[in-house]
Amino acid sequence: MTASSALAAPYLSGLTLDHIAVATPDLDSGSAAYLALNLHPEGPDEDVPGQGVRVRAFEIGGSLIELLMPTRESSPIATFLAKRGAGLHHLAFRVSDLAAEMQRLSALGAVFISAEPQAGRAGTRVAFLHPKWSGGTLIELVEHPAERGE
Ligand SMILES: CC[C@H](C(=O)O)C(=O)SCCNC(=O)CCNC(=O)[C@H](O)C(C)(C)COP(=O)(O)OP(=O)(O)OC[C@H]1O[C@@H](n2cnc3c(N)ncnc32)[C@H](O)[C@@H]1OP(=O)(O)O
Ligand SMILES: [Co+2]
Repeated sequence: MTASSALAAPYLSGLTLDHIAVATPDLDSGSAAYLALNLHPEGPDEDVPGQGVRVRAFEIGGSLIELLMPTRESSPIATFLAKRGAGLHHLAFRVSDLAAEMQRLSALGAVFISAEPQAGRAGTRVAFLHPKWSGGTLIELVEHPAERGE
């Protein structure tokens, strides 16, 4: 594979950017910059109890800015805020078959934080790759209900 076709390869994978997540202690104050940039929430805020977060999603170019605030002290976002402060939290890519992608990546040595998919926002199923495996960036894989024919 030549360098130029290797560069093109990611676009052949079918992987798309689902969202860029930002951790904030408060959705309203965290929204100010995005509203000033004329971005608008794509819907009502959504609680994801399993993750201990409230989500406000701003639509941008077919992807989302996912603003996350903690709803309980044990939330990963609460821990993140305490240790690293507000800001970029993770990248999320949309996959058509989460189980198959988890199996494929695991065979390549990828480390998933949980072996089982978890419930995400908007009826999605999600899995997180450990940042130690992915070069220091937390990466989430997202499968939408439509991919499951729901
Ligand atoms: C699913 C709903 C919604 C959606 O999209 O639908 C969401 O995205 S919810 C998002 C919140 N949920 C999660 O983030 C789940 C996955 N995250 C975790 O399980 C933890 O946060 C974990 C394992 C990444 C870190 O756990 P914890 O903070 O308790 O452990 P450490 O502090 O020891 O961290 C270990 C190591 O990882 C580094 N770290 C932590 N968070 C991040 C991050 N967001 N990006 C990059 N690196 C991160 C941390 O600095 C430690 O590294 P070290 O070099 O040892 O300091
Ligand atoms: Co996310």
